[in-house]
Amino acid sequence: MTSEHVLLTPAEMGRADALAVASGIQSFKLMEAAGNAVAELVAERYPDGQVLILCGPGNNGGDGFVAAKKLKELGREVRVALFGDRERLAGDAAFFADLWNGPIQAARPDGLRGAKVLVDALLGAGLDREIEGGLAELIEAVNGLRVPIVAVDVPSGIDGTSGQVRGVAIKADVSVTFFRLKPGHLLLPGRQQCGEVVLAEIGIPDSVLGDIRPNLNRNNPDLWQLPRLEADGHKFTRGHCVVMSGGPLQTGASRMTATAALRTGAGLVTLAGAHSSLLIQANHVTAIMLKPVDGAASLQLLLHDQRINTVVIGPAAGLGEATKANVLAVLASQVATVLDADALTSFKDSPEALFSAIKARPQRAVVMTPHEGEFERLFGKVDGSKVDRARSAALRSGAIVVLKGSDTVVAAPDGHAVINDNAPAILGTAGSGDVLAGIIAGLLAQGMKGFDAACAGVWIHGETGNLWGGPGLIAEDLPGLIPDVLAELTE
Ligand SMILES: NC(=O)C1=CN([C@@H]2O[C@H](COP(=O)(O)OP(=O)(O)OC[C@H]3O[C@@H](n4cnc5c(N)ncnc54)[C@H](OP(=O)(O)O)[C@@H]3O)[C@@H](O)[C@H]2O)[C@@H](O)CC1
Ligand SMILES: [K+]
Repeated sequence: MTSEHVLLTPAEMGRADALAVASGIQSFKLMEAAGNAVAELVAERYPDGQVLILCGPGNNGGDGFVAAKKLKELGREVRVALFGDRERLAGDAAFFADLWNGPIQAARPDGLRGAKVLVDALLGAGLDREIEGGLAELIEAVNGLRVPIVAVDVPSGIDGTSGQVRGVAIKADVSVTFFRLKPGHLLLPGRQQCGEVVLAEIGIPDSVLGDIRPNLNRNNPDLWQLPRLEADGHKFTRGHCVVMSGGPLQTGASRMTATAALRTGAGLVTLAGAHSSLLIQANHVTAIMLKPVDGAASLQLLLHDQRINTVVIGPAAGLGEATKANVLAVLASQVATVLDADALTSFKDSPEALFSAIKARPQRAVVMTPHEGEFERLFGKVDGSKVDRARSAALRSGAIVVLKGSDTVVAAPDGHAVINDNAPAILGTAGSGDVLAGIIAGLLAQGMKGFDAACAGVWIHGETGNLWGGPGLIAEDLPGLIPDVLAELTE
């Protein structure tokens, strides 16, 4: 596995920097490479007119001074404005400020006019509190200009760990970051503030990652391998997935789940539920089988069939005791399980009962797929970034947690996590989550491990939305797009 999709928190990036320096690389060389990368991007993308570089009091500002020098050498008209005292600059930032042989203005809202492009080198990884006062006014004035903005590392005001806006933040067109992306480039709202994110190499060797041992990645097909179709395989070797049906007037959600599981490659898919529900399902499905199940005891009996290896429960399953009993019946067996929607909310008053049932069989994969509302009902208010919250939920529950959104995070109890950023906004449509649950289940049925199936499922789901492309998408369209995505991935 390559390490190019690794994400480093600002704290881990600080370690990468320190390890590189400890290995003999001079720190000012890193800053020089960082600033030069910014200058080169500005020169290439915005070749004309005056460049205004706003420098802050730390090393982010130091990168700005390097960029200023380089752009001037390239023949550009450059203006530098500093927020903070020149005398308080220290270390490499002070060194490069000394090498800047032009004037340094005070960075003020009324001194911004005249530039054709603006470089935001105010704050980067060192942001550690809300932005207020004069700096907040400056950032608001910058955002009010109609001038392209290139952010150094992250847009000032964006927390590189959480992607949160700390009071106020620059809205950039391009952000140039160094060595590896940071979570804040992908988590919302940070991702929207960054514009395009460009990664620059600055001379930190990949070997430092061996010491840092990061466990967060940007979701990508390099991270997992889809199940292969074996020549001697048959439907049972590709798994049998059972999807619990909703009531007679709520059958659609589970049907989309079941269709998605089948399209993803599960060998057999069965919708199980009350006879009255299955009569409705029977009007709609052909390749999907139907199996009457009348309560938790009869579900448990069904699961004695050893060929059934995966169950999805939750999509329009109904809230309350019946769903709780069904979930516990499933978790009492060995099958891989996807818990979605009502299966999660039904445990809002007794989450520990759910978590101990999951933890009772740690070898079997359980994936839960809450959106923010379902997450909060089950886990309460959890502090920290979206990655922190998904991780702590995974640890507490023993499940792989897929915390959904435009920046879906998948986390495992051991702390491994990914941030997914391929999902277009059109995927936020009724029933989309039911399809996701089915894709993940289809992968589990074929023997993928829980974390991999969840990551791959989230990716495939995002790509179906991208394949659709424009407006008008409804969730029923998604399962039919899965084969094309799978074909692309297995090319
Ligand atoms: N690591 C690497 O490998 C490399 C890192 N590089 C670069 O270094 C950057 C990180 O530099 P950094 O650590 O000096 O932090 P930085 O973002 O400049 O800010 C620190 C200053 O901001 C201030 N301050 C903080 N919050 C504030 C607030 N809300 N409102 C107001 N002020 C606030 C704080 O001031 P104080 O707390 O003292 O008042 C402190 O002085 C990184 O983003 C990248 O660009 C590259 O050169 C390549 C190699
Ligand atoms: K910045």
